[in-house]
Amino acid sequence: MRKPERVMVEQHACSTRDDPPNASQSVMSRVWRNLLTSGGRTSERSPDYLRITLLNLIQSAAIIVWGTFLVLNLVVMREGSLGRLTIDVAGLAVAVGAIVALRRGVSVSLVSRITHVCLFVFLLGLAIVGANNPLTMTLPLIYPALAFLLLDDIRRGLAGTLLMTAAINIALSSGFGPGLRDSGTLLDGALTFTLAMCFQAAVLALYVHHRKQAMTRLREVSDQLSELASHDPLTGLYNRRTFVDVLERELSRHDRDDRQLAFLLFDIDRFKAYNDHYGHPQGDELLRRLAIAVGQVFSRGEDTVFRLGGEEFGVVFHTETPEQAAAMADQLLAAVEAMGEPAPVGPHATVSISAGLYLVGHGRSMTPNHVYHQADAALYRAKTSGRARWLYAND
Ligand SMILES: Nc1nc2c(ncn2[C@@H]2O[C@H](COP(=O)(O)OP(=O)(O)OP(=O)(O)O)[C@@H](O)[C@H]2O)c(=O)[nH]1
Repeated sequence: MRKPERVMVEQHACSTRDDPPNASQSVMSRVWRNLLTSGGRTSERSPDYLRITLLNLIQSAAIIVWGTFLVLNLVVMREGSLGRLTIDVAGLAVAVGAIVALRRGVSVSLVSRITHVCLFVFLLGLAIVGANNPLTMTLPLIYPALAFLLLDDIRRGLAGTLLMTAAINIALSSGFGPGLRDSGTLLDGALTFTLAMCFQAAVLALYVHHRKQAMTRLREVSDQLSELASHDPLTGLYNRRTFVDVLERELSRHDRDDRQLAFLLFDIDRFKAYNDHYGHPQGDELLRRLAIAVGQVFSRGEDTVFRLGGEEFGVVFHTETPEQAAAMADQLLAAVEAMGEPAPVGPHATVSISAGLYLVGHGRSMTPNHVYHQADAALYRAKTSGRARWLYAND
């Protein structure tokens, strides 16, 4: 139901400048949409859309409130003091000015701040000139909500609110303005102050609660996103994107490290035949079990295991000597054999892997791409020379 309405708002936002108005739209609906979009200056996709819309609505309400005050005081009751009338007119002018400024493209933050400060001054002025009738006295109650919306900043909104209620109540209780010296006024002031403070405390408590919830949820979603971006969902291993980052980082600091940096690239032999024989879900299960077996062989903190795609895996690891790196490759092949997974075809009884081992030499700058391709060429030779083995990569 909402979607067509949104489309209309956007269409109108675009059409306000160039196209003739659509005759089928009622005048009121055109005025309304025009107001929400600041005369086509903002669309729903704009990040400021919500604040601009709120500001426009609040200022429209302010025009009605200040206008009503003005008419009541000037025409109906005929008792408005000069100070009171000045505040009404100024309030009206600021509200109109804010809407015009937004339509002219003035930044929403600037308009928010100016109207916020003006509201503070006007409310203080109302307390001082003694216009603290019941309607005026309710304004501090809605003030915190306005402050939060206008400023888009809880701390400044709250500080402003506290400052304002304190200033108004000092003005009231000191009997600073005319008509403020009777006990009824003081009682009204104290009541307003108490209610305003309770309201602010409730708003703040709600805000803190929701903000905490939102932050927790945000952290969870962000953790999930980074997990998805860096890991393979089937095996839980790091993915190809992370592989490039990790290898790049290791290559960049390799020369400052006496140890041997090694990259082992391997894949399952005749995996297509395995899938065809046992089915794809069983193939997935084999990939998961293989990932666990690899993790058990390369289990030191600095060893990083990746699923690079399909049935292709890689390990970036450090050893003290080249011989130790070779021993690790031997161990991996033995661990896969020990899984005892029956091979459906080929000369071997159990599923095997083939691998290429690249040892990164010191004193040479190298790219991850180079390392990968050298290991891949060795893997290819291992495949063509009978599988179930690993070979060194040439440099
Ligand atoms: N079950 C499963 N199979 C996959 C997945 N990703 C790739 N494969 C399969 O892995 C197989 C790889 O086949 P090939 O590239 O021909 O390699 P191979 O059959 O292992 O042959 P060699 O590597 O030469 O020993 C294809 O049949 C793919 O469908 C996966 O996530 N799950």
